[in-house]
Amino acid sequence: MEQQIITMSTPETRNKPNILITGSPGTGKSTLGQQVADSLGFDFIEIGKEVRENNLYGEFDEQYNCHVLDEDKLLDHISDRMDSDDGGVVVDYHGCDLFPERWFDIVVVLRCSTEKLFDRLQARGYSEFKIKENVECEIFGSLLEEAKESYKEEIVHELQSETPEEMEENLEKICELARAINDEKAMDQ
Ligand SMILES: Nc1ncnc2c1ncn2[C@@H]1O[C@H](COP(=O)(O)OP(=O)(O)O)[C@@H](O)[C@H]1O
Repeated sequence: MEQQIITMSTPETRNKPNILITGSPGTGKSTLGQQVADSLGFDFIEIGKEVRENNLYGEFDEQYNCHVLDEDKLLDHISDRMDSDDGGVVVDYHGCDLFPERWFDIVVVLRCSTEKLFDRLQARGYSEFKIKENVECEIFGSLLEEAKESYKEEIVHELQSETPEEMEENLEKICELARAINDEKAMDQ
């Protein structure tokens, strides 16, 4: 039988860092994620888009009236890119405990006031039920807690994202963190 060689990159073996941008829906993940990827010349995986375009769905959820994500299908679908020794991938998703810990060097949790989040989700045309759920998720800091439970605390960065100025500062900060990791790797070689 032919043996399949599976490579699994880790922060130690990757050439460039992988970055996860997480947070409640509406906190600005996809906007910032695209900017970070453009600035660093990294690939951008917007998980929601990837799921829609590749039909990575499982069962139908009656309560939410939509198909739910099939996590195994998603992980299989992106594993080649995430396990590549090249690295340099920015991922945006409103969850983080489904991914293998080894995939990320930097984890950013975006935060936003409930008032601003409410307005952003309303502008998106979300139902009252969906807005309430997402705003509650932000009030409880659920994503920050999930990130701290799933990754080493020193790689988790909580960033406020309420104004265009903060978005700019966050872009700078994340690019700096990525460059610092690249510099460290260059010194080790
Ligand atoms: N820091 C910010 N300042 C002002 N507007 C923002 C900021 N972050 C996000 N937005 C706006 O909020 C909306 C939701 O952003 P988006 O990136 O789609 O969020 P997410 O990907 O987390 O759901 C967009 O209209 C975006 O322009």
